[in-house]
Amino acid sequence: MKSFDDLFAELTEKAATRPEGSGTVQQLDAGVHAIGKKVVEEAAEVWMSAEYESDDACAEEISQLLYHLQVLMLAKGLKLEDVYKHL
Ligand SMILES: N=c1c2ncn([C@@H]3O[C@H](COP(=O)(O)OP(=O)(O)OP(=O)(O)O)[C@@H](O)[C@H]3O)c2ncn1[C@@H]1O[C@H](COP(=O)(O)O)[C@@H](O)[C@H]1O
Repeated sequence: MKSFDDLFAELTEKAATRPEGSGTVQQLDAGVHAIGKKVVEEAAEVWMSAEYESDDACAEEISQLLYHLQVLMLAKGLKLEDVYKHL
């Protein structure tokens, strides 16, 4: 099972090697404004799912929000430590 840190390592590698067909590369090319909109959209989906859907559906929405937050971190050049130091 993939952890938050595993996913960040995978996305960091994708950003560096830019493999064809990577949605992450596509999003990074779209820029911070577009990625930020996805973060807000996914956050809203987490909220709605928490109120009206199953726990598993909610967990899936949360995973998507975490993914988009990581893409935003990469677009900004932020490392895990930059975030973790505030936890
Ligand atoms: N974990 C994720 C992940 N979570 C969410 N998403 C993206 O976020 C979208 C969110 O889904 P929605 O249900 O909101 O669908 P949607 O609004 O119709 O999506 P779009 O039309 O905006 O793409 C998905 O379609 C994916 O494009 C993800 N894309 C990739 N990953 C993982 O990231 C890694 C790298 O992926 P690639 O860069 O695509 O190789 C792989 O391990 C993937 O499993």
